Amino acid sequence: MTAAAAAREDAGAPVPHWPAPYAARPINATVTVPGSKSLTNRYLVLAALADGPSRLRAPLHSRDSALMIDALRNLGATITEVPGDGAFGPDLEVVPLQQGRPAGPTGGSGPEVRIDCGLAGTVMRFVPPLAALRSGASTFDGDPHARKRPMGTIIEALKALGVSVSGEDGGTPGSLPFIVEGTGEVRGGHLVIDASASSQFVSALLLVGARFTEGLHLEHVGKPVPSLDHITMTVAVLRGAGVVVDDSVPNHWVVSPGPIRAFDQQIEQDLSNAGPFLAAALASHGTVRVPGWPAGTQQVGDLWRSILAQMGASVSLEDGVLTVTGGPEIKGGDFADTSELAPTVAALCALAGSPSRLTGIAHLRGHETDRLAALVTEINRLGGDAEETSDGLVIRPRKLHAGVVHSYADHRMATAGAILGLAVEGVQVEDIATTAKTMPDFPRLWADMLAPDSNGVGGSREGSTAEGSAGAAKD
Ligand SMILES: O=C(O)C1=C[C@@H](OP(=O)(O)O)[C@@H](O)[C@H](O)C1
Ligand SMILES: C=C(OP(=O)(O)O)C(=O)O
Repeated sequence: MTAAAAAREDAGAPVPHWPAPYAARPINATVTVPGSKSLTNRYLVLAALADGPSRLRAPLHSRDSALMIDALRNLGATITEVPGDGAFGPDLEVVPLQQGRPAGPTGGSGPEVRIDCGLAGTVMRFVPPLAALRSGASTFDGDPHARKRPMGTIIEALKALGVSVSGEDGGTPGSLPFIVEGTGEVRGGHLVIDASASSQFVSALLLVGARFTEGLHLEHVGKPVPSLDHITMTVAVLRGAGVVVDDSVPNHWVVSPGPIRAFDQQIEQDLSNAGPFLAAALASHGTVRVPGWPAGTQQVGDLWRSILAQMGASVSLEDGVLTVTGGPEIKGGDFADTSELAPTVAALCALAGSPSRLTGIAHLRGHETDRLAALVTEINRLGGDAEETSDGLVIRPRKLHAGVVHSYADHRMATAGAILGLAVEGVQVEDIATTAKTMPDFPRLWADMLAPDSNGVGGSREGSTAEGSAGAAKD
């Protein structure tokens, strides 16, 4: 449950479930979604470490980006909202923090700062190495479930780099909360980690590696690193800011010491978050178009083009518009390494006419919730047939019925419930507000997508709340 929902429940007013709109007819809509969480939070970190002021154009404004902004401000960066052209909020100007200096104007060790990570993996993994470059103590904590997310690799990595990390009781922590005691510089050099629980451990260290005195030679040892696309994105973003990164040897990344160039960067829309809208084309046997699809991107969401085609949709990318038209039936199949796309894929598999196997996603047990357990529980709660395997899910066709889909404070569980509701009448989603983690506008964008279009092709039984739409347009 989100903090806002919890606060309302504490106040005695239970939050009503969200009646997921049922698509009585094929959807026909054009949808633009807000900026990428992964790109926004990477560029914010880089801007905080850069050699001058930077600008992020059309960034994401959501709980995860707000947490990142607050964290970087607490560490001494100045971040200002300035008017921009984005449909979902202002641009951001970032004046970097001064490495080695405390947040305040005094010399010596800076005041203790507290960093709220919420449930944001990017904040809890990317910010501690940055706090190590500041002089002073930074205490990290987050939502109740954040304390269960894997953090040991970052804690051990910082300690191996000579940074003091302790629990609030003075002992050695294995997870949040913990205190990073920075001295203002980190020597760097060769560092061996096990990043099999999250790619974010690698990204976190690479993002700051150029500011270590000797740079960083990061080596992964252990089971394969998941979500490799996100590391490719980190390397690309770093190179764009003039950082020299050698990733030519598998499981080794060498970041040369040097400046991070200030930048003026347009943020791509979030292709992972475009997923539920594209999935709606399959669930309703209609058509959804997403304009502004990047021609070349490191976002894992670009995989929608192949995944949805494999599921029987016709998919085309012309003049930057991705058009997805659902076939008469959703096809199940084998889907490997779908990373953060998996909850959306699983929702479609639960609506498919043939069995599916999702593999390479064991690490989803450490995401916002244990996503494998949550997906099995919620699909089966609606009468489906889903089963956990050691590294994923098996989902077999079975007719679903009405019911409540629980969100577990997980934005992608909530949007998975919305997809199921398009095809199954009477689905309700508990705590739809949790989508604010990466897409505060989700309920409005979803309603806009479903509103009857001008030629009467699309529409839903819920009717339209399409007024004032910034991101969804009907044809
Ligand atoms: O670096 C990033 O921006 C992300 C990396 C991935 O984490 P994992 O490697 O833990 O899956 C992904 O699932 C997450 O949503 C965002
Ligand atoms: C795993 C996810 O988020 P986080 O950045 O919190 O790890 C996600 O958005 O699917």
